[in-house]
Amino acid sequence: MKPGPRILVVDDDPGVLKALRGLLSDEGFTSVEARSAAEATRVLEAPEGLPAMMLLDLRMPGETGLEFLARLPRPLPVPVVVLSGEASPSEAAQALKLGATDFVEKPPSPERLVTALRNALALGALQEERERLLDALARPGHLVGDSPAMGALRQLITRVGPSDTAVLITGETGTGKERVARALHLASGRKGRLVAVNCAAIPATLLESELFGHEKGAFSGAVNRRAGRIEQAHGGTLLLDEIGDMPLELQAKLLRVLETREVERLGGSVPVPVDARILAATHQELARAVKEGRFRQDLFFRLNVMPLHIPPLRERPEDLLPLARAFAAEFAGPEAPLVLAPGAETALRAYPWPGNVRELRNVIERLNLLRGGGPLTLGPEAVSAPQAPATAARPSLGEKSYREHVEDFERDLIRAALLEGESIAGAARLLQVDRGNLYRRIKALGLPVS
Ligand SMILES: Nc1ncnc2c1ncn2[C@@H]1O[C@H](COP(=O)(O)OP(=O)(O)OP(=O)(O)O)[C@@H](O)[C@H]1O
Repeated sequence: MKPGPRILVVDDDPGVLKALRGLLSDEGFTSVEARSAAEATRVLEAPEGLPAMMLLDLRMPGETGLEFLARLPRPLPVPVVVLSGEASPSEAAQALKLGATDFVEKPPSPERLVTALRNALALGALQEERERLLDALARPGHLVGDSPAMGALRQLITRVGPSDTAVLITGETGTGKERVARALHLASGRKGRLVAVNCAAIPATLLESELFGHEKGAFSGAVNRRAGRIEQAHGGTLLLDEIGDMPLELQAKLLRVLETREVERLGGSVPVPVDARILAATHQELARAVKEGRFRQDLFFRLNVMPLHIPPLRERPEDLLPLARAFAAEFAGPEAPLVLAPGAETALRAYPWPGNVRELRNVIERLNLLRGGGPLTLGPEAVSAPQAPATAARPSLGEKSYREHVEDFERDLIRAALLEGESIAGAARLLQVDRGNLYRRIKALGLPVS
């Protein structure tokens, strides 16, 4: 039989140790004993590794339980349940403040003790899970999520990562296209960098020299020669983000680079060979853009060798909680794991998440800012139905600042333009503004791009 969780019992009283030994073994736990804080320290530092948790007496000769608790590293290496002979509320409160999970009076009733131990163990497991998630999130390119779609995506990345094939990553805004690109780059094992170019964020007039580079004097302002982003990706990966927004004339030039594997700087005459893995990403339906003459069919075929679609978050509800927990771990740190209020999960599932994973991340970040010192509680009110566009009615004054009113108006205006213009480039034309500036406003206002 597998030995049960190992519990370190710290008490100077041999009678108590004996009684607890019997009780713990009846409940399927293994115990390891220490008669003083010094002995307990040796157990915690022993090569066998940490016990699953610690049951600590507060009143001991020499270093007391509270003093011992106070000098342990933070966060506590194991969950701690405190035992005390005389019930002392102030000591209990102090122990809890020092990070103990629970407080049980001596002599403990077996049920009360077992409940306290089981709760502490469950909390320990949660903390471990939190660390695992945080670790996963910190690893660039790692994809959090338990949905079948995420599983399939991870498999596909492992399979196509090491090849040189072009991959077209599609998905609504905020679904994780850039993160997937990073994962593909890491899986490729290519030594060079991942160079990302956002074709929607860079003004069309600058995009060409940004991508292809230029020789000194190629145009006014080209004071020095400069390698373009394509060249910078030599030996690595080039991610062409928002490729659907690339102007047609540049599409032709890009196609030539893909076919010849050479790039010619603006104003240059000698082609430079480049070995870069090409990834492209878009929230647009490129096949439709091809039909409408906005995107070259030959380039589409060239990029779409391996299509990789990331479904919107609303179609993979299994990912909601793992992602929310991972973001909570990222923003709130160890002291505030995510607590789900009643109805929260249903609300998360019912909400359409137009901004996808990015929006969920923003929700958790906002909750963390508002939580003060308390837990990070996610309630159903954190996600509300998308706001109806403002009507011409007089706005109610007083609740919002001038800036917030203006931003609300801007959001409605940009939403309407995106709807009618169908892309950032289209919306920028309608609003007669620069595409790059519009893109930056969209991001700053937290609007979905699709
Ligand atoms: N599966 C995931 N696991 C962990 N983090 C994720 C995951 N998917 C997305 N994210 C995070 O969500 C945010 C948005 O993702 P990303 O920027 O990759 O989306 P995108 O599809 O490229 O968006 P856009 O189309 O607007 O450029 C990022 O902070 C990213 O790290």
